[in-house]
Amino acid sequence: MLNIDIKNETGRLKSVILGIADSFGGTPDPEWAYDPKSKEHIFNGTFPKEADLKAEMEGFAEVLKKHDVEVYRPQNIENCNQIFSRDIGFVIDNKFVRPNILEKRTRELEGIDCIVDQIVPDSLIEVPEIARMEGGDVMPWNEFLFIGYSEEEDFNRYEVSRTNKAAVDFLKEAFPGREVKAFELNKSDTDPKENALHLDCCFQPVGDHQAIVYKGGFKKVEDYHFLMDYFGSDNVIEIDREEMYNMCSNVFSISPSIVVSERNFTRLNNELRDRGFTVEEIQYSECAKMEGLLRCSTLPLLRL
Ligand SMILES: NC(=[NH2+])NCCC[C@H](N)C(=O)O
Repeated sequence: MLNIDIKNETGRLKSVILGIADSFGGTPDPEWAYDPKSKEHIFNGTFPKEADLKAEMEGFAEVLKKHDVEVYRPQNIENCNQIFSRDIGFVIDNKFVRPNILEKRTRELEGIDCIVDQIVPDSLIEVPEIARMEGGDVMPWNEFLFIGYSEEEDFNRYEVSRTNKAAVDFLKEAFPGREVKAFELNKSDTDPKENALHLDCCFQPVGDHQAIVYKGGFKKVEDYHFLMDYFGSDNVIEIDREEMYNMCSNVFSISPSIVVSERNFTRLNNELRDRGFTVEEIQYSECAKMEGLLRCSTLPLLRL
């Protein structure tokens, strides 16, 4: 049986599911793309190629293995983009949540059945139909559970709104020991620079008590202030709109001191090194064209 336990975003990673780019379906029709950055690259003729995506993901897998992380991969489904494993399931404490995700992405779920089948059934949490959520919006952080979501009006309006109020309510009940802090996010189906697709596209904790934050991703300025107060402004690396667009908040922690990052994030990577982090730089800019990056590509199963 698989041992699962996740208390936060940065504890020493022992095992993880990493997505795959095999048979990812090539350039989709614009109506089939479900985020504005993918659409932008479809229209510009710059949508990524399978071979490049695979090379980037193998580079990521190698870094994880170098740090003794056990890496599981989904089973390949023909013509299905299975890169962003983060959203299709998530672990909180010793529970694995099987979420209700965007309809266009549901084929991805069966790709990880072979892994989820190895978890004791008692640890699986099924979610009621009305609660919609994706793992990119859900972050256990010690006593907290941070959630990015949209209220009904936005949720019904935007394809990029993936987590609703019912999900927040459900997770509160399912994890009564955690203090749930839910943040409404700014959404746009047409402009990737105005869109915080998931919480991890505008915020992520790093280290023991630091974070990367993009103020413009939060619909309510109080939520930004809450995070600045909670982490302390000296402990926050603020990123700008362009850095958010490049997915700078979507790095990935192997431990409180080791962060995997994109090699072109010069300012961020220097800032992290100045703060004492070891930064494992890899090339991931082709995956970034589909509005996801390193955190989005992973589904951590066990952190110590
Ligand atoms: N956790 C994340 N931020 N995932 C990114 C997923 C990107 C993917 N194109 C989508 O729209 O669903």
